Amino acid sequence: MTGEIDPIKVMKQEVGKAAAALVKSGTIVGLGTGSTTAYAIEYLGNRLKSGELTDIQGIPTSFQAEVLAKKYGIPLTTLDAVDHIDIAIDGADEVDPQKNLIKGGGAAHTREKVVDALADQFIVVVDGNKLVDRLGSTFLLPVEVIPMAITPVMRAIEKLGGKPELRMGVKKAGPVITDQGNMVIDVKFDSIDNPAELEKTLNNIPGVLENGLFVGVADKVLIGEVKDGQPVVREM
Ligand SMILES: O=C(CO)[C@H](O)[C@H](O)COP(=O)(O)O
Repeated sequence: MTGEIDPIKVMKQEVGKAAAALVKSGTIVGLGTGSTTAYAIEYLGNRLKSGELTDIQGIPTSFQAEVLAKKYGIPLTTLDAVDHIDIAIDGADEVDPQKNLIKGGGAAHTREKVVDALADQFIVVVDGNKLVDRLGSTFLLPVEVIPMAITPVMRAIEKLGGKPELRMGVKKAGPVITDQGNMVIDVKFDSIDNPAELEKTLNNIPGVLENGLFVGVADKVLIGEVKDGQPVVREM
């Protein structure tokens, strides 16, 4: 233990806290997945505990979000029980200047897209390292595929110019299995010139459930940064 401050952790904490502060009492809240959103869920729980926030219901985007919501005392509901989502908070792996995203680093992009797209306001929480000029420049594009279609989907992606690789588990032999029981292919594209078109093209391949391109979904992007040794949160 050196006791040194981890700047990435601080950026994630601060941006998570800033997003959680935007949630109002009596609202339905989409709870995203990942290490940044985990801080937002924790702070939402703190606000509930202190009585500053009351009567919210969370809709989790993953098993991870569900476990965290229960840990921090956030009541949960389902999409069958509500007719809208007021606000969703979720992380991203890349954000371009048009607020288009690549998500799915946690293999949760299918449920995330359902919840984030339904929300009246979708707030993205990222640290400054996630900003890119062009999607696909630092992160492979995740594609969730039903297991029996893995081989033909990989071939179809190669024909589109992508280099697909099956995502393998860590501390688990074999592939990553999503919350829906599917697999994830991570795809390297040399250049994603038209994210909206690629999003549709990939989802049109039989066997593909959903890909990690989120085009025109984000309403607000909050960015955590460290300036002059101090954590700051700014809006894109
Ligand atoms: O899309 C996601 C999970 O599928 C996450 O939101 C994304 O991977 C960002 O995670 P983190 O905040 O841990 O960097």
